[in-house]
Amino acid sequence: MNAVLLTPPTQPVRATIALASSKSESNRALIIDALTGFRCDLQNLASARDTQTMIRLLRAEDPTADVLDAGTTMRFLTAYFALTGQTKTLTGTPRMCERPIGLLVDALRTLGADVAYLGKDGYPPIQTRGFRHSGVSELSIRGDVSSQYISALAMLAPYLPGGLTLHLTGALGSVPYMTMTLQQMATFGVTPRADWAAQTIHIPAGTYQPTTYAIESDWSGASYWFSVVALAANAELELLGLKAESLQGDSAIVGIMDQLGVQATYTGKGFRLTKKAATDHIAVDFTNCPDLAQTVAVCCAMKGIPATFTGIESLKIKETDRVLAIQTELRKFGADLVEVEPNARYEVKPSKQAIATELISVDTYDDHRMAMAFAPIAMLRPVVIEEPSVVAKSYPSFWDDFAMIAEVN
Ligand SMILES: O=C(O)C1=C[C@@H](OP(=O)(O)O)[C@@H](O)[C@H](O)C1
Ligand SMILES: C=C(OP(=O)(O)O)C(=O)O
Repeated sequence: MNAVLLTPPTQPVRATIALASSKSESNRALIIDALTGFRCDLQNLASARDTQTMIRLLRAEDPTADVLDAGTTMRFLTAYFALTGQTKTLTGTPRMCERPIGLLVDALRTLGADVAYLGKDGYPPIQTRGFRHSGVSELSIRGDVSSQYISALAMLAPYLPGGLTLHLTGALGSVPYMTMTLQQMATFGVTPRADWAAQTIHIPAGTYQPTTYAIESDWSGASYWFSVVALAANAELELLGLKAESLQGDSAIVGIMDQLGVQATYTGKGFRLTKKAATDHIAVDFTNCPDLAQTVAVCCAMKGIPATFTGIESLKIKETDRVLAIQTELRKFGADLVEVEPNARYEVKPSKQAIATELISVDTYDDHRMAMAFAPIAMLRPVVIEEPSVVAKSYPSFWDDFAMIAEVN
């Protein structure tokens, strides 16, 4: 399938969506499970390719681990193979080999891991070649590039003699992903202590206990359905498997979409989304929920609500340069994401065009979130999404679910 044509619904939008489960929670649980010798009972693991890749690579005998385009899989497995002393080559897609890993490798080397770069310094492919504890039990690492390095170190740290104290430097990003890690660790029997004001995390030495653990549905995946409700003339959706109190920072979509005209009500089984009045301008800081930026940018642009975005710098080192990708694709609709303060503040300029008649085709840049963020435009006008299979990274059944509310050809 090279492209899909999405056609607006002719009926009110009504559906119950069994959301994909969280790849972030799954990939953490899988690393912890591996450290117990695979003795946990993990329920509702994600069908996401990133998680299926993690499952396969944790048990594979192969000397090479190809993570494809999965960032958490690359970062978590690097720490896992390095600190458990395994010899493994870690590689991925060409884009993965442009996503930085130097801060994590530096930290692992400080702890005593032998890690070599096989290509460009600071980037995959890399090889882990053994571990002899250096005796270091306290280190500093920047917290403003990717929280995944810190989650990776934290999950392995209980197995270091003396544990580990991490001092995070710079302005912290993606903090909820770190707290998700620490809370999952606690569920499996090792409780870290974080002092966020001091930017310090202390992880005691210990061992994870085999535990039964059920993964929640994915709030990042849920965000596209919020956007559907915001953009549709008449919509009511039930999203299953979301908790009222989530570990996932992307549950912030509830508060953001409340301003964009979506009422989310907890049902006991998930959330019911209904329409309400929207505000006429929003300001969102995505520092703690970077994966929501594309959803919200497209929704504001197409709903005609100008928005101020901050905290989107980390988007440039994800599956693609997401800032550039959003700008390029929004411009096709007469909208834009304008950088008003270099690397700091952006404005979403909504489409001024009345619904243009020509059929617009959205490029997706090997990025699942580009495909899913632009799909809700189909609530307003027909739209073509190129390379729709990119959704498999986090939400393989996305198009089957979308077919319940619009025509997908
Ligand atoms: O730890 C995680 O599960 C993730 C952390 C975030 O990355 P950064 O910490 O690099 O922002 C997020 O964008 C990614 O989709 C998943
Ligand atoms: C950035 C993402 O994932 P990762 O960094 O794990 O590849 C994402 O899913 O949007």
